[in-house]
Amino acid sequence: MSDELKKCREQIDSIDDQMLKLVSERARLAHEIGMLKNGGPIYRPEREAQVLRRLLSQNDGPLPEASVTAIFRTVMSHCRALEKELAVAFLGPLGTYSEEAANKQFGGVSSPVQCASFDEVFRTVEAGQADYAVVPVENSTEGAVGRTLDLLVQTSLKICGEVELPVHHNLLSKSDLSSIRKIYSHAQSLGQCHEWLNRNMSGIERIAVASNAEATRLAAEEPGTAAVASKRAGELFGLNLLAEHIEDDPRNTTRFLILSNHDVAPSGKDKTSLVMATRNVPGAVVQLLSPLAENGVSMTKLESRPLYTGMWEYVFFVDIEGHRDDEKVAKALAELEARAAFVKILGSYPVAVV
Ligand SMILES: O=C(O)C(=O)C[C@]1(C(=O)O)C=C[C@@H](O)C=C1
Repeated sequence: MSDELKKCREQIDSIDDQMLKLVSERARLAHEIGMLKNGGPIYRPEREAQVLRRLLSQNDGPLPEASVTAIFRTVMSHCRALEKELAVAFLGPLGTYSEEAANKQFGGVSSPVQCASFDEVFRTVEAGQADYAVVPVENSTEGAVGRTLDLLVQTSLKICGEVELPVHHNLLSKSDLSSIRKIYSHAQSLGQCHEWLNRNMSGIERIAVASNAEATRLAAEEPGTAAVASKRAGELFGLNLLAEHIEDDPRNTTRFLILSNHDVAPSGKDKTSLVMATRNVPGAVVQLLSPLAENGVSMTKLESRPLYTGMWEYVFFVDIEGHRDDEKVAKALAELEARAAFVKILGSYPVAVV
């Protein structure tokens, strides 16, 4: 070993000693805070977002932003676990992008609750069998996840966070590329790789299944089939990587929501989501939304979704900047509630951190 290398390693050892002392001290403080919470929610997404934003504003490298947030999310996850281990429900089995999103947001999930459908994810948390739900709500290529929107209308749960996950798809199989006859994946993922599949796997049957991880399980069992899924799913089921990064848009990103039974305090950079319906009269939507502009509240999303109750009737999903406790947001929401046939505030929560 060269002298230079030895010296660097000694320095790392000394830094690690200091880091351990500091992390332990931090964990003691988090535990003390836990006692002060007196039975209130342990997980405080607004505080975690503030911690991460503050650190990012000081980060001069060499670690990229995503590494800094991953490290500190893991630290907070372990500090939180001293207070309570959170049970987090998501669409299973292990290896889905939902699992990846849950791990990202919570810095690792020690008590995962794998569900068979989005309906079951909602029901599990509504019934108190898990503390938090993680569900996809929109994708940058494929748009809204309809079933999640429908479930949001009915649920008693509140949105308490959002997480954005860059999604990179892969073609995975135990067979050779030339022998593939069928490709399994979730319908959304097949859509996100549509052009690549047309170009490279034309004429090969595509079959939509409940999740990407389920697709991987099927591909592992059936020779001559492949799955479109994450690398982690492929590893879990022992598949080989036939092609990577097959998504049509390299920026392909899915936005997930975190849902629970509790509200979240303002973090300083928040979003509020609501769903509403108007009376069926001319100009109703414009009129309904005007309190937002009048109170200087920016709308970041407007999405319509058909109502099952009638033909050509819609509900509108709206995201606005700010927390429902902010003065101008509160005023705009009060005016909007007075005009709409139906309004449900789905939650105020911190804007996603890298
Ligand atoms: O500040 C708190 O409320 C804490 O419990 C501490 C802490 C942290 O480790 O920083 C842990 C859990 C919460 O979700 C937020 C932050």
